This record gives sequence, C-alpha cells and structure tokens, in this order.
Amino acid sequence: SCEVTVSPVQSQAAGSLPVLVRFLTRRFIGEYASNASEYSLYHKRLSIDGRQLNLEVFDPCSQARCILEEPVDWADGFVVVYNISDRTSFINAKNILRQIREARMDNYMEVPVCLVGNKQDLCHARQVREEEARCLAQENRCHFQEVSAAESYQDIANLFTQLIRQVMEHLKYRADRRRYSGSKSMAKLINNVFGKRRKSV
Ligand SMILES: Nc1nc2c(ncn2[C@@H]2O[C@H](COP(=O)(O)OP(=O)(O)OP(=O)(O)O)[C@@H](O)[C@H]2O)c(=O)[nH]1
Repeated sequence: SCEVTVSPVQSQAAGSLPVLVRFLTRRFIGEYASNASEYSLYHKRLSIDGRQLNLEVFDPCSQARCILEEPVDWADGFVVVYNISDRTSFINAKNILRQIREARMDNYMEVPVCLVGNKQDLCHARQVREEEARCLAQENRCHFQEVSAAESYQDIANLFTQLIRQVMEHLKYRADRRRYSGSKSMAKLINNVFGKRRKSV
C-alpha cells in the first residue's frame, strides 16, 4: 500500500472541480452549491497495476484563489487545468507551471505535472490552440491532454492514472537515490573505520 498525493490547480473558471469529480465519481456535476467548495481535500482508494493506493487530492482554489505555496511543498504531482475557450485561464495555467518549476528547481524534486485543457466540447469557441498548449507542456516537461469533463470520463481517468503511475515511479526513484546515497556514506564510514583500525594494528 502506498500514499499518493496529487493537487489539481485551477485557473479561471477552468472547471477543475468538475474534472476532479468526474475522476472520483465518474459523474459530471456542472454546478456546485457554494458551500461545496469548503471541502477541498478528497480521498480515493485505487488499485493501479495491482498496487493499492490511497489517493489524496487537494483543490487549493476552492479554498482560496490559487494559493500555490502549500501544494508546491507537499504534493507528489500536479494537474493544472485551464479552459480551452478562455485565453486568460491558459495564461494563468502558464504562470502556475512556472511557479511549480521554480519551486522544484532541483531535478530530483521535479514532480510529475499534467497540463489539462478542459471544455474540449466548446471547441467552436476555442481561444487556445492545441498545438500552443502542447508546446507549453513540452517547455515545462509535462504531459498534456485536452478533455471534456462534461462529455467524457475515460480521458480523465486515463490522465489521472498516467500521472499516478509517473508519481509512483518518481517516488521509487527518490527512495532508491536516498538508499544509494545512504549506502554510499555507510561504505565511506566503514572504510574510514577499517582504514583507521588497519593503521593502528
Ligand atoms: N461545456 C463545459 N462546461 C464545463 C466543463 N467542465 C466544467 N464546466 C462548467 O464550467 C463552469 C465552471 O465550473 P466550476 O465548478 O466553477 O469550475 P472551477 O474551475 O472549480 O471554478 P471556480 O468556481 O472558479 O472554483 C461550470 O458552469 C461547469 O458546469 C466542460 O467540460 N464543458
């Protein structure tokens, strides 16, 4: 069993909550009662590739508008959502990606991120080209996908599953590194101790 924490980060009316709820419940709920936004931490038990996971999802913007400091520190992965029919939301997403990158400058700390263009069903009113978003994702070394929370569950399920797989690999990589550097310093210590002993014999 393993704990995975993912944070969806919303920009302008991007529909991050509907995207998340689609993933958690398979249903599309378009409008929420205003007090629904008080509950911003969600849990789900999942099985991915035969592993049991406790997924924790934090939606920072339902609490306060896009406060990133906290999730940047503790999240194992990010879902940055913008609305393909709202250019401002894309610019917000760009800023959020930059903030995540800056906060995670150290390569080993770089966490998996997925840029999500929601409301694909509104492509007749599109303000952000898919290619432009793909370029932004490449620049930020993150995955990219367009979805419609209103129309489809499968794309959203796939993107969360893929992100969680990446997160698990990343966590394993970090744990291996820690173990390796631990065993290296242990080897150094043993070497020093034995070196000294040998000298004194
Ligand atoms: N057409 C369409 N509308 C969507 C989709 N996803 C969400 N919406 C609508 O977009 C609006 C914004 O959804 P919100 O629940 O406010 O999304 P949010 O990103 O959490 O936004 P805040 O209210 O600012 O926190 C709602 O009216 C939703 O019904 C989608 O895929 N397609």
